[in-house]
Amino acid sequence: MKCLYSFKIIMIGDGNVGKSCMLYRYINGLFPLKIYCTMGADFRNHILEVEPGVRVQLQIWDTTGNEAFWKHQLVQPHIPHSAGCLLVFDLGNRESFRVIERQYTEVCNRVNPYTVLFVLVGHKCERKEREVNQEEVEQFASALGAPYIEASARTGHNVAEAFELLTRRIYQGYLSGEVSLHERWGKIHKDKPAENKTNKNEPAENNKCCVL
Ligand SMILES: Nc1nc2c(ncn2[C@@H]2O[C@H](COP(=O)(O)OP(=O)(O)OP(=O)(O)O)[C@@H](O)[C@H]2O)c(=O)[nH]1
Repeated sequence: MKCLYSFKIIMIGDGNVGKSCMLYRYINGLFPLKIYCTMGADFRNHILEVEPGVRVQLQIWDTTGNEAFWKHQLVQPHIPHSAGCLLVFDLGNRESFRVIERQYTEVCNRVNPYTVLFVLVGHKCERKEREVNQEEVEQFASALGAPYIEASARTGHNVAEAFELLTRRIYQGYLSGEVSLHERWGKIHKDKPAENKTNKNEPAENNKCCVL
């Protein structure tokens, strides 16, 4: 079955919060034995069925949380065209929670004038030690208008759910008109010439696959 839509998703969060492990777990179904610090950004493709017969091609970008890379513009160029963003912090690291507030603002500025939908992820939730309490996370999530989910790449708890929640949000937002995607993303039209395009959500004919 062919994909009807393509969405770009980006993972943002401080260094060491576990973004790469989350992505690895989602794509491979395992916790990686060894993981290296992400240099700049890297992506993986994945296909998800959002409702019976409707498949979405996802391009998921894993970015480094390393401040130096942000400052040297190695992460920010990957943000535009993203329809969705997983904001990941480590429940056992207060500083990582503080960092996503700033990164959230940068993502919003970078995708402008397009819309990006967020899911907030409290990661490494299998550990007992916590530095961020439930109430403040929920307050933050509600201020962003984003769902909050706790996940663990180590156990696999809620990892697929986080990606799927975000993808379904984008899909529903796209259908309802809440989200306007960059013209290279969204519905994949095989038979409609670009000049007949009336909706800016719809991609041009020569951009119908996942390209940056
Ligand atoms: N306890 C626990 N540790 C985890 C989990 N996921 C990842 N880790 C550990 O957290 C560390 C950082 O994981 P990464 O996936 O490299 O983190 P990252 O956010 O991609 O880091 P950067 O590439 O520096 O941005 C590693 O030592 C992982 O083993 C988890 O669910 N639970």
